[in-house]
Amino acid sequence: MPGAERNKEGHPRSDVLRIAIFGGSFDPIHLGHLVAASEAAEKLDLDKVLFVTAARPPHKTPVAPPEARHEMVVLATAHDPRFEASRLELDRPGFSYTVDTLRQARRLYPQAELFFITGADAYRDMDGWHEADALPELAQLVAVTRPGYPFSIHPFFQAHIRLLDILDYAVSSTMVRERLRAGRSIRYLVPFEVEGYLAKHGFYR
Ligand SMILES: Nc1ncnc2c1ncn2[C@@H]1O[C@H](COP(=O)(O)OP(=O)(O)OP(=O)(O)O)[C@@H](O)[C@H]1O
Ligand SMILES: O=C(O)c1ccc[n+]([C@@H]2O[C@H](COP(=O)([O-])O)[C@@H](O)[C@H]2O)c1
Repeated sequence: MPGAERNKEGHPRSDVLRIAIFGGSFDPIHLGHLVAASEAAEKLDLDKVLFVTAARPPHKTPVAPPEARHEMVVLATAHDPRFEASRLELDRPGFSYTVDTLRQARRLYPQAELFFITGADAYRDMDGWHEADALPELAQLVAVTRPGYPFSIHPFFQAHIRLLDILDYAVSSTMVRERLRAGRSIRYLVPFEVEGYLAKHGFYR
C-alpha cells in the first residue's frame, strides 16, 4: 500500500481509532501525568488520550473541587492535539467508577479500540474496584511504570494487563500540594499554565 499511513510496526494503519482513557483525581495534574500519557500514546500508537477527571473518586477525597481540577486538566492538555480533557465523570452523578466510564466510552466510540491507562500504584488494588471483573472486557488495560511503585498485580488482572515501561518522573500530586503548603516552588513539576492557575486561585496553600 504505497503512501498508506503506517503504524510503529510498519504495517498499514487501519481506520479504527485507538483511544485511551486516562483517569485520575488530578489534584492537581502534573508533568508525571503528561509524560505517562505521552509515552503511552507513542508506544501504543494512540490517536487520542482522554484525561478523565475523577469528579468523586470512590477511594479518596480530593482537596480541590472537581471543576477546578478539571480546569487545570484543560489548561495542561490544550497544547497537545493527542490529548483531550473529558467531562465524562464530572457530568455524571454519584461515585466516579471506572466501569461506568468505560461503558460510556464504548457507547460514545462504538468503533474504536479502547484502552484504559493507569500507573503501577493504581493496579495494586484493582481487584477491589467496582465491578472489577467487567473491566478487561470493556478496554485493554495498560499499566505504566511509576518510580517507587514496584509492579504487583492481582492474579486475575495479570493476564489482562499490558505493562509499559516508561520514562521515570517521580512527581506526585501529593508532592505538589506539600510544596505549595510549604511555600516552595512547583516549577517544572506542573505545566506553566497550571502553576499560574494555582498562584491565582490558591488551592493547597
Ligand atoms: N509520576 C507518575 N508516573 C506514572 N504514572 C503516574 C504518575 N503520577 C500519577 N500517575 C498515574 O496517573 C493516574 C492518576 O494519578 P493521580 O491523579 O492520583 O495522581 P497522583 O500523583 O498519584 O496523586 P496523589 O499524590 O494525590 O495520590 C494514576 O493511574 C497514577 O498511577
Ligand atoms: O472504579 C473504581 O472502583 C475505582 C477505584 C479506584 C480508582 N479508580 C480509578 O483509577 C484512576 C486512578 O485513580 P487515582 O486515585 O490515582 O486518581 C481514576 O480514574 C479512578 O477513578 C476507580
